[in-house]
Amino acid sequence: MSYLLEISDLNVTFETRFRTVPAVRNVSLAVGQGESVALVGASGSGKTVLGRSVLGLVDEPGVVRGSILFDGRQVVGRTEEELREIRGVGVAMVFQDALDGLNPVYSVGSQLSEVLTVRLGHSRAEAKERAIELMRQVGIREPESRFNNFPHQFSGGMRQRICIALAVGMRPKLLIADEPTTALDVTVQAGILRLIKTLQRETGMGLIFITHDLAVAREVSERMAVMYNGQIVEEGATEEIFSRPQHPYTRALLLAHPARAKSWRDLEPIPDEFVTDEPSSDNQTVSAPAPTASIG
Ligand SMILES: Nc1ncnc2c1ncn2[C@@H]1O[C@H](COP(=O)(O)OP(=O)(O)OP(=O)(O)O)[C@@H](O)[C@H]1O
Repeated sequence: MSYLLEISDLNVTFETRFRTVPAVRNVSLAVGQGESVALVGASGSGKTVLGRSVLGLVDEPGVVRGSILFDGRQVVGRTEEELREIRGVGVAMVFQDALDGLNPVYSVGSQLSEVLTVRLGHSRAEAKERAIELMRQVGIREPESRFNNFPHQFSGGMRQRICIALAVGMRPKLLIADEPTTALDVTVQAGILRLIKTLQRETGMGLIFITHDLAVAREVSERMAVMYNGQIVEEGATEEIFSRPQHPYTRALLLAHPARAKSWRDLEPIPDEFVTDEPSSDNQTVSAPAPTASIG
């Protein structure tokens, strides 16, 4: 069987003056057409770096070794120009923070239209029509009248919807969503998850959904890969992992998961050996990504 995405023996290492961080270690993962895979794990386990590797977006001083085949084309070791060409084949990414990715000085409609004219070669009139349709598709009411609004005139949840519209508007074969709902409140979160699933069903795109939240993973994925300390320690059908977790870290994660416990007294702390000693401030060394980047 040929996969849409085939990652084999991937290693990503950050070598700084003070230390070497092996962020992704010997990871192999395959995603089929139209399949949804959740990548779960604690903060610092390497989920984001793995997702960014697929788009050739690993920040300096990261070194990527191994193989990432997207639609049969090798991503690792490509120049920026070659990457742009590979990106044309169709991977889009939605990031956690929608604010940075939308340009504050352009209206939302013009940013959506720009993507459609530049990437898909639509005429201006076609792009406007399709941009309005996309805004409606992601649940923005009266999109015609909101077309000329600027990002600051939308709520956080709406901005994230617009980022999803930007990504999906490029008609990607694969969408990588990196904690797209973490910054949003719970009710908005549910709407965005439903939206991503609906768009996935409608467009038939593959989905990698990065999350530290097991309930979210269960909601969106058919298959789940659990990352711990840069490695995938368990992978399989989501329901199978929920009912029969094999790896001790997965079991610890599930036991610590509030939805499983009848009361807070049932919650088990994650054992010390599974708590990474990475200071969370390390993650701040990652330069803030644009909310949508694309191979597409
Ligand atoms: N540019 C960088 N320079 C140095 N180290 C980095 C860089 N980017 C990521 N790392 C390190 O790589 C490791 C994996 O980080 P990553 O952001 O992928 O984790 P994560 O599982 O996505 O965590 P979170 O859920 O908090 O986003 C961490 O130890 C992080 O500090």
